[in-house]
Amino acid sequence: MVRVVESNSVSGSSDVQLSLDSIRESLIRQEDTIVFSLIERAKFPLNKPSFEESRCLDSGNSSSLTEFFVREMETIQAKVGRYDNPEENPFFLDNIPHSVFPSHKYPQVLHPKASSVNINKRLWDIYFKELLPFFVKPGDHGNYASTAACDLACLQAISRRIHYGKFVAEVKFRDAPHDYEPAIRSKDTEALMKLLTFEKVEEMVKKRVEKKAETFGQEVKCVSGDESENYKVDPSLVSRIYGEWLIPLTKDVEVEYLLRRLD
Ligand SMILES: O=C(O)C(=O)C[C@]1(C(=O)O)C=C[C@@H](O)C=C1
Repeated sequence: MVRVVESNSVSGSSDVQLSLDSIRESLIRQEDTIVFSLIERAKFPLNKPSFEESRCLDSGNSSSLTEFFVREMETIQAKVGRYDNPEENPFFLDNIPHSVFPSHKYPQVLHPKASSVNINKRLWDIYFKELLPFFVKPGDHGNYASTAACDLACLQAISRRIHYGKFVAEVKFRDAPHDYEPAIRSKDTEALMKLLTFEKVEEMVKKRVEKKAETFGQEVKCVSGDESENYKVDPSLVSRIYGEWLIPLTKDVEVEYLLRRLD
């Protein structure tokens, strides 16, 4: 029998079961979206001018094509309520309009200060300067519109994952307030980092995303014979993307959130 697993999200349903297990299940499901988005982006070379050069024909606009595209997409997505969802955080805060439709009532799970935790500016810089050149081929083939669409998919999937750190931190705080409160009061970020770290879980995440990259990125053949493996993105790079950027950024969000948790 086939079991279809619903995409899960802790704040999407009205019946919120906040537990570390349910949050981790959501992070596991998000891995699929992230790995697919990286595979999609890797179809294209770096295409640096799309995000580095200001080539807008509108003289009053100095954005790169990618920045222009992300700003415009965020505006339309805000109008249909994307950023009413506490799981979503915009990259460009200055131009976020209100939803023009009745908004969904998301359960208040997080501390009200949660909305002030947004590290997307940092993510933007890391993504274009370090992460992208790490997993895509160098080169410029000029198809910037399709490249920008793939970059938006990667950025949004990664942003959602790292800002999920707010939910992870909330559940960890609720499970052990007496452990966390002294470190929060003394703003001891090192102690907070230690409390929230589970090295074995991190190792498992890195192994699992490598396996997912192998599975989702393999060439699917109908005829057996040529068994050589040719992956769309090197699976070990996906594991390193998690180890070097995604997990550390998630932990930074957890710390940022916890520091505001008693305000
Ligand atoms: O699962 C957790 O406890 C998390 O905080 C998430 C996460 C991760 O980013 O995957 C981050 C820190 C922990 O050390 C383990 C895993």
